[in-house]
Amino acid sequence: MLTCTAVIMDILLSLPSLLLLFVISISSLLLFFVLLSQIWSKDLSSYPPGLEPYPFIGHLPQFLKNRHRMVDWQTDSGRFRYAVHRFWVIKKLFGVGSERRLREAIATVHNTAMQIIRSKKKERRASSSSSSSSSSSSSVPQAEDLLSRFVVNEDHSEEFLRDIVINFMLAGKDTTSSALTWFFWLLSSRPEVEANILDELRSIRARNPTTGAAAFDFEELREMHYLQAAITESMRLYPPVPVSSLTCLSDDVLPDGTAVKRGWFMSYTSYAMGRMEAVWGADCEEYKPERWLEAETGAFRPESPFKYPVFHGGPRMCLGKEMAYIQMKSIAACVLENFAVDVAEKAGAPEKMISLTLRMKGGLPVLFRPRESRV
Ligand code: HEM
Repeated sequence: MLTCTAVIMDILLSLPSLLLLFVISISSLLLFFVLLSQIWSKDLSSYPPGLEPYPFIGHLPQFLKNRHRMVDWQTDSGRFRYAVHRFWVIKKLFGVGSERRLREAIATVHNTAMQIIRSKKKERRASSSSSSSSSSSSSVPQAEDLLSRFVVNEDHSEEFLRDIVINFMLAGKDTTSSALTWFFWLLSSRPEVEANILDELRSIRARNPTTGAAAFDFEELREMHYLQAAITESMRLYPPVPVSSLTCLSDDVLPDGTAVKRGWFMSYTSYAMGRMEAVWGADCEEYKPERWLEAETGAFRPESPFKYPVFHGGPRMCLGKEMAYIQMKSIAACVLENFAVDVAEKAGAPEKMISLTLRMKGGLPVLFRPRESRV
């Protein structure tokens, strides 16, 4: 009896030590994984988008071999790539590492978006009061741009408007700027493509001499088949959204017979698809706008979005595709008509930087030389 009481006393006395031991073990385990994930986020540079080795335990040897070539997976879609599934939840709980940086970054983006909305609302109030004092007609000012059209609707919450602004910035601005940067870089080493674009602009101007120095209008932009082909071909090699990731809603079978299960996380890489011989033929690595043109008429010939998934395919395809082409053609035509664009540093291909969009590390330094006579 005495022995039994002593054992129970022993256990009770050692409970705090057991608890301490337990806490130390759990903390060490957490620390180990935090360190592991931090180590994996270091020293990461360019690697073909979508082809970077994922840092799962089973890939450790591959990781050790390629660690200097990996993209900074912690700053883009890092949450999907932890060695321990959902480990980011713990980091978020403690507000450490990449999750702390993410929280700060989100706050910065939200503040910027809110500033844009408040200034748009202020602008609207000012123009509303000036129009009501200067005119007897008490009409609400016309919504002249896309954001104004959302702001005029009083039912939209600030959060809704904030998400609209972020959507415009992310979906609309970063994509087109990425596309144009790679386009101008490719053009810098292909004078014959530039000459063809200039010829096209010249013939459009010749058909509509009255437009003179004005920016090209919508109809004229539609007539630019060669420019459309040159930009499309550039996005084949450098797609602004290089990797797209989705979750399966239900069990399915892919066209090639691969079975996928509900909840599976899937990615496809437009970057890799754009460079596959099986998809584009033996000249897949070449920049050839002509592959997008009808041989006889020179008219632009689009491809199936499932072959060219740069704007995604199916029901969730990019809603801004046409708008993106108008923007890009308008900017490219206007710049090329007035300036020769010289890339400042031509040594080798620029380094790729992957975030949600495919960026060029350090941007593209260029020199603009005004053309002696416009095209
Ligand atoms: C070169 C320019 C652009 C490219 C390459 C591009 C590409 C894409 C891609 C790949 C997606 C699908 C993303 C996914 O679900 O995985 C997408 C969606 C979307 N894009 Fe674009 N985009 C471009 C420009 C624009 C512009 C200018 C706008 C509008 C301002 C826009 C608005 C959207 C919207 C609203 C969606 C979501 C559609 C939905 O989920 O139903 N995009 N885009």
